[in-house]
Amino acid sequence: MIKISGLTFDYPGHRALHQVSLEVEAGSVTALVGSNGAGKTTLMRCIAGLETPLAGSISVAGMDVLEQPREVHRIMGYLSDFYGLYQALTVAQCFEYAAAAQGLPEAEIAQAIQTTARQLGLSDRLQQTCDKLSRGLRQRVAIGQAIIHGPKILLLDEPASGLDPEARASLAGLFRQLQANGMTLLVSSHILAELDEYSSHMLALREGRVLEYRALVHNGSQQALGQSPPRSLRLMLAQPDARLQAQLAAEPALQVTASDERSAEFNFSGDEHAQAALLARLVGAGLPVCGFADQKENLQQSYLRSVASYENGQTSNPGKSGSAS
Ligand SMILES: Nc1ncnc2c1ncn2[C@@H]1O[C@H](COP(=O)(O)OP(=O)(O)OP(=O)(O)O)[C@@H](O)[C@H]1O
Repeated sequence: MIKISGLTFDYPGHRALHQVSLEVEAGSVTALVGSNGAGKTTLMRCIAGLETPLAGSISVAGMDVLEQPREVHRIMGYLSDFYGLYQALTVAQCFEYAAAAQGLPEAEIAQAIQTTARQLGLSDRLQQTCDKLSRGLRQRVAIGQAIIHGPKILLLDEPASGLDPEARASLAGLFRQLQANGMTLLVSSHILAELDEYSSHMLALREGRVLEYRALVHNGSQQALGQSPPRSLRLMLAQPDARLQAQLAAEPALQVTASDERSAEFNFSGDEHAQAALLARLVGAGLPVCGFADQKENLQQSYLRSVASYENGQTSNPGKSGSAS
């Protein structure tokens, strides 16, 4: 859906993006993460066709963003990190203006306003002017403006900033719903726990380079694109048992990462059937197993691990479709 090739972007005297190449799959939700100044906003602005790169190209749904910006904008919604709202307009007027500006047929605008207001919990605010809204409500209006034309691709730069916990939770629900309807989302945030709730992929940037782009597999493990890493498991016993470590040491497909007499964490390279057989052997050996489950690595852990491996000079770079370089 989004194809970026060799993207290099310079601000005067500063290179913000270095040779970024990336393919984002249709229907994915990509969490765009990275420290302050990593290049997240710059990358989004380039994808939205708002900046002209020094080198490289970006296509969205097969269209070059610089050659066909209007066509791209018809199918794209973009919420900038700093946005403005017309203070004197009501929420309904803001939505109407955004819908008309995006070329929505006039006959569809009233319905689109109602639908968008409902999605964002703004139905009872439609007649209120923006200067009377709290920061969080203004944020919701801005998100509404970005989605009112039903885009195929949505770029959101820090969309949850200023939202209360309830609004953040409903935003996560909205993103899941938009994805279920086939929308492709790219969302930046520094609150990784929040992104974790709805993201299918993680794109980590550092100093203008892609640190890592990976699919997040939410059934208990995360999988680097093009690789099949061992699953990380945790075993708990009902009471301490001195035989545990010897029993695990006898298993060739696992590598213990932490253990004591009552619990162990290990990487296991077998599939689910091999995992079931392993559990049967441990129980069969008389160990009082009371817990045996995948350890889910969350987005925060995954990101910090990417950063640590980068700093150790071992950048992970899968480099193919659904991949990055
Ligand atoms: N207008 C500008 N002129 C010069 N340098 C800029 C400009 N805008 C951004 N930069 C620099 O480009 C780099 C990338 O900035 P960018 O805003 O894309 O980072 P970011 O990852 O979005 O950061 P944050 O998390 O703080 O929002 C930073 O080093 C920043 O200082």
